Amino acid sequence: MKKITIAIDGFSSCGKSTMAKDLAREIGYIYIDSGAMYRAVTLYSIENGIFTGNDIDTEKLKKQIKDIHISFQLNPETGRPDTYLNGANVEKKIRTMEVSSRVSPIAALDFVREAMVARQQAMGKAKGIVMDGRDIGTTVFPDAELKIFVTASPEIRAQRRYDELKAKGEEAGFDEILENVRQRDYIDQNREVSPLRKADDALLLDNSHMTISQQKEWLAEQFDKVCKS
Ligand SMILES: Nc1ncnc2c1ncn2[C@@H]1O[C@H](COP(=O)(O)OP(=O)(O)OP(=O)(O)O)[C@@H](O)[C@H]1O
Ligand SMILES: Nc1ccn([C@@H]2O[C@H](COP(=O)(O)O)[C@@H](O)[C@H]2O)c(=O)n1
Repeated sequence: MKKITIAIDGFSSCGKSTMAKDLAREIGYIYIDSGAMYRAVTLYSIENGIFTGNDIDTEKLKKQIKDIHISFQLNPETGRPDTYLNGANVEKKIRTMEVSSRVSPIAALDFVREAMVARQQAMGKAKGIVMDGRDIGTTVFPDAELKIFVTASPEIRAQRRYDELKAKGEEAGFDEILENVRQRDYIDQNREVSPLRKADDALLLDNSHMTISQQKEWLAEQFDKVCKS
């Protein structure tokens, strides 16, 4: 069967990667979490003195962006790809609240987006890819055959993230997570370059009151429809 490109965008913590990775596994496609790439650049920036408080040394980051190598390798235990930054597995480190609270300003920088989008487009050149993020259907793969835009209320998204962090034994309060979700939504929607928007031809999914298996089933149906058309 001819392979297609699937773009899943939407607000933070709404379940994009949960849906995307399950579909990719079932249909034998590559799965790429584009947010992990922006998180890896943020971790690099934290670890290499690019932040002074909340200020970003953009000139320093611009010079070093070509030295930031990001790759993915399937983790057989979780069934999802782990993120590698310059050869080191940083999957845990990029999911901390510290990275979450600093990632959106880094992702708003034009030269960072340019570098990441070029890498994402190269990964999807042969199609057969499910990529999730904020600008996949609008900028990275505007010709994707299937585009989904996912949303859920901020409170529900924060609760999901809180439950996830708690299950991992990580300290974070519900209010702090809710504030982070709201802040990232705001920055992502209002930045100048590739702001978070639903592509005109994307299907909207509000999964506030859906279970993981219901949304998985819904996505599989959309994939079947596109493949049959
Ligand atoms: N329908 C659902 N009901 C309950 N929990 C869900 C649902 N969908 C996803 N989750 C849970 O919500 C959390 C966030 O999901 P996920 O990481 O897939 O979101 P995301 O949109 O990819 O987030 P981000 O963009 O911030 O990386 C996870 O713990 C996931 O298991
Ligand atoms: N295509 C994308 C993907 C992500 N971002 C930014 O990265 C942050 C972290 O992404 P998560 O998917 O892990 O939440 C996100 O808040 C965005 O600021 C992006 O700009 N474009």
